[in-house]
Amino acid sequence: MSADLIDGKAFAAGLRERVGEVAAAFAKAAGRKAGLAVVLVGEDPASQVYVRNKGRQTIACNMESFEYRLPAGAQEAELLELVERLNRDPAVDGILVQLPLPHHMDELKVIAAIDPDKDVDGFNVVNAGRLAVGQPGFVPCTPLGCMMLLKDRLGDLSGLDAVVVGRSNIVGKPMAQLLTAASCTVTVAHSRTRDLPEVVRRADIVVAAVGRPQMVKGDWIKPGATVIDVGINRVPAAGEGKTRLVGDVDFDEAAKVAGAITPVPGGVGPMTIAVLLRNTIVAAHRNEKIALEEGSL
Ligand SMILES: NC(=O)C1=CN([C@@H]2O[C@H](COP(=O)(O)OP(=O)(O)OC[C@H]3O[C@@H](n4cnc5c(N)ncnc54)[C@H](OP(=O)(O)O)[C@@H]3O)[C@@H](O)[C@H]2O)C=CC1
Ligand SMILES: Nc1nc(=O)c2c([nH]1)NC[C@@H]1CN(c3ccc(C(=O)N[C@@H](CCC(=O)O)C(=O)O)cc3)C=[N+]21
Repeated sequence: MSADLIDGKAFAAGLRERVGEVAAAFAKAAGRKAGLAVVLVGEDPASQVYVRNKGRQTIACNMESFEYRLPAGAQEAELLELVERLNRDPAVDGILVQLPLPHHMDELKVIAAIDPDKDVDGFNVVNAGRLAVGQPGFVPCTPLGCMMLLKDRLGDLSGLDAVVVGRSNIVGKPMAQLLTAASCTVTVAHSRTRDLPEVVRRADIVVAAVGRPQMVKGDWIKPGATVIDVGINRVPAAGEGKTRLVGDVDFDEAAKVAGAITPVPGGVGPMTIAVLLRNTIVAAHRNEKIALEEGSL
């Protein structure tokens, strides 16, 4: 391996530390803690672990965690009612409805029901629109976390060639918008892209958000490029019933060529939760009309 490792886990820990300090000051000034509500529908084991982690980290950052669980068979109307109640609750600054939802629910409709000023995931169309036109709003946590890692590593990104593989509303698209806003020359690749290896070879910055284990190979990477691997794929591992996590990038190959690369686990994943907490404390300051010192996060 010749690439530098981009330690998302360590960066996320630092960010949580800063969020925790800001949240403690907020609690004093506002006379209450900032609050994050997380809604989980169904019993998916991975989502349960993930929601539990979020709750723990929220409390560790001096904020209040509210967890709501609905059975997999719950009606969409019941979920919409809960979201409305959380919209009105002054103790709740941020609302996250864990995705994916059961198939009988319309995700877009549920996300649209969240008050845009409590939408700390940044998935609501109002926030997507704000990002598209460059107005302040909430930016989806995963792409914002990737940007923090990139800026920390590279400083000014202007003029760099960036390739984003994947065009989902929650990762690929907002990622491309953030890179465009940072003055990169951005290419968005997807399942219909012709000669993906050749497209990726042009990139100074590669962001892989595909959901295909180890798809991006070492010989797709321009020597010295910065590689951000968003993929979280659980694959079978040696040993009966064992599994492990791998990214969308073939790490061992890519690390021989890249200048820097994020690992999976320990890269983008921990950043996502840390940014969620960051967005929540930002939301709390806006809701209480308390100024948040520039640069404190
Ligand atoms: N680290 C974190 O915090 C997070 C990680 N993730 C992970 O990131 C990955 C992507 O997530 P998400 O964006 O939600 O996924 P989606 O399934 O919504 O989108 C996947 C994208 O990849 C494209 N794609 C699929 N196959 C190929 C291919 N063979 N070649 C090129 N492009 C392809 C699709 O193209 P098309 O549009 O043409 O279908 C689509 O745009 C997953 O592994 C997910 O688990 C997601 C969220 C947070
Ligand atoms: N409304 C909503 N918002 C989300 O942000 C959201 C969601 N729904 N649904 C699921 C995806 C996925 N996602 C991850 C976040 C952190 C890790 C993470 O912390 N990963 C650790 C490893 C965790 C493990 O070991 O399983 C790591 O990469 O080091 C992973 C995945 C957020 N998502």
